[in-house]
Amino acid sequence: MTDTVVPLRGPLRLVAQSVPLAPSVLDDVPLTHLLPADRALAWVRDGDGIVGWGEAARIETSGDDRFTDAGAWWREVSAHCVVRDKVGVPGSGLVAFGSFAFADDSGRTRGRAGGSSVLVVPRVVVGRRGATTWVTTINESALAPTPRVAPTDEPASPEGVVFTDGSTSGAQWETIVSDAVRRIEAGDLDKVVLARDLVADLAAPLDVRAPLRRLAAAYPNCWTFHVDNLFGATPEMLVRRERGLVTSRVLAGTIRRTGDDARDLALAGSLARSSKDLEEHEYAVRSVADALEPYCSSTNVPEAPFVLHLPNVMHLATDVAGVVDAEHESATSLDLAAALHPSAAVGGTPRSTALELIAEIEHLDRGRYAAPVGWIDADGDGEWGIALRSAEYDGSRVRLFAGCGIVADSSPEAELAESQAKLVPVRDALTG
Ligand SMILES: C=C(O[C@@H]1C=C(C(=O)O)C=C[C@H]1O)C(=O)O
Repeated sequence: MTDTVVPLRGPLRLVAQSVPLAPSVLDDVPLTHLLPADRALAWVRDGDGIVGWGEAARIETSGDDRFTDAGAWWREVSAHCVVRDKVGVPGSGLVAFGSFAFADDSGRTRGRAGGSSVLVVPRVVVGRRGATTWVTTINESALAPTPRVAPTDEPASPEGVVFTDGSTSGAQWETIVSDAVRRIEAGDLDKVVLARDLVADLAAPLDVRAPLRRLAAAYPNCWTFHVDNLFGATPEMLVRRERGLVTSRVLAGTIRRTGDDARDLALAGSLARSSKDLEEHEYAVRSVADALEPYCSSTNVPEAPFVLHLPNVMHLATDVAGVVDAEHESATSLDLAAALHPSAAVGGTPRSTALELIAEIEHLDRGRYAAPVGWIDADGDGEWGIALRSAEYDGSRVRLFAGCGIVADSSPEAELAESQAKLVPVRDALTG
């Protein structure tokens, strides 16, 4: 079921132009500092990335066809777009930012008009990749003048933030985790990822640029994003496609940081040896490698994970890589994201049993949490992260999400503490 918000009177004919900017023009200003308050879009990591604003076109989709409908629309829009790209890097030229619902039936209960998955083509994009900075303008029918790009005013920080339980209390969630452990012990499944939410009420509507700036500064090795009221800083890359090379960063297995470097180092060592975490991790890596293999002539799956250090937690991490084979050359980054979602890092193993269990016991509409968020260009290249360490907002109400992989050895109390640690990035970004 597809609901096209910009009606297509015949094919939509966009004109996109990318021009390089002299590095001195922005003088190392973070990309998030360029965003206007209205319709801001962001995908940044360690200073690089793309930000956008305005809207040249959009599509909203829902249901089990949400990826294929959006993908077909994007092929059509790309095919009819005149692109003048004087930069020539992934992310220059025509791009769309996107965010998808976790579940086939998600969004229906949230009362949003249209679907809950979206691709947005901005009017202006500013990108940075190493020493290259560029600006793209996208317009209907005719070339738009290149705007002057400059830092915007400091956004207002959220005030009067009050946190309350989301759909379950911490204690109720521990009971849900115990139920899942029992199902795993009974042999119904190997792993399930269970999530919970936390509500933040603010004194005034959120200016998302404030938490975005904080997240990008505090979590430089995560991808800080904002698409249509979903924002966060995720450490997990579901899939990146760049000229035939596919990469994915798989995370699963977590330990909280203590703030004491020597202790954290020892904890990192114990994480790398923990059979519970290694087992949980292996399921996640397998699910990604198995889903990528049909598209690739070769894949590289490292034998052992490394430990990814974030300010709040450490994760077991594996970078999987593959080369797209000739038969699947036309598979876009979005096609690949659709094939991979939901990986066992956010669903479980076996996938269908885990998804059924989530629907039965989690008591949460995940919305777009834990689902693909990112961008795609006219060649189909792009990056789709998993929307973790994230929140959705509507005016002054923000819903934060966090989840944990549950296996036979999981303890409900430890999982609750882990979920709290995973809420820290957005919590801190709201409270400063
Ligand atoms: C589900 C989340 O994180 C996922 C679960 C992890 C785990 O259980 O160890 C680790 C990283 C993510 O793949 C989340 O942050 O909400």
